[in-house]
Amino acid sequence: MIMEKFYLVTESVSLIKKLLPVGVKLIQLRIKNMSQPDLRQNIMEAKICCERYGARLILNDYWELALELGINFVHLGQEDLLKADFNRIRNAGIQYGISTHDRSELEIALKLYPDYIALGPIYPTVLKKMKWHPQGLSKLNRWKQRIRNIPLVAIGGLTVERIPYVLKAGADSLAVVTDIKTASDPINRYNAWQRQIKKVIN
Ligand SMILES: Cc1ncc(COP(=O)(O)OP(=O)(O)O)c(N)n1
Ligand SMILES: Cc1nc(C(=O)O)sc1CCOP(=O)(O)O
Ligand SMILES: [Mg+2]
Repeated sequence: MIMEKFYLVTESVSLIKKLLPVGVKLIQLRIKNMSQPDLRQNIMEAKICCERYGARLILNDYWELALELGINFVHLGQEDLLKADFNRIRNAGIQYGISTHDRSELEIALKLYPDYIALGPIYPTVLKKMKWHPQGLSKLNRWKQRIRNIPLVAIGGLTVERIPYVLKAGADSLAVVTDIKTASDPINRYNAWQRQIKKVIN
């Protein structure tokens, strides 16, 4: 699978709506603590918008809702793996990416034949409290050597300035929350990401 280099992770359907027209093609909807009716409504709204713009929507955590609502890609953390029914997920043709933070998690993930592997936090993140220290670039590089042609997603503390280091270390895709969410103009910041990515890969 070819992954887009820019991977937006967000809880905000309005941010998704803002960035779709300017070209975002890979989006994770990551919503925590929302009532079921609101959650369903947000997921459906994101789905319809992403379809309209030909963007890939990945739903974080809620694999059962993905089955119910026809979302064809989910992101699963290690805790999610304990409850996920992979027969149902695979039979429905749903693709999945898996979070990893250490070697044992990586080996668990690889046994599930994921569509991508994520490693994080590469740099310190302010988004959520994590038990993991920043993983750094050489670990990212080791992950790429181990997983080879499975796409590698880097996440955690990514910014425009850090793009060259993360891509050169072997990440296929860069997942970002705060650098876009807190930008005074998210469209400008997204454009800066794309310019920087182009500069590095060309
Ligand atoms: C691309 C990507 N990588 C890692 C995560 C983290 O997933 P998880 O460990 O399940 O933690 P939560 O995001 O659910 O808090 C992710 N969401 N996306
Ligand atoms: C949601 C998440 N998962 C991580 C992991 O390492 O699994 S790091 C992270 C936060 C990413 O947000 P930001 O771009 O704001 O640092
Ligand atoms: Mg999760």
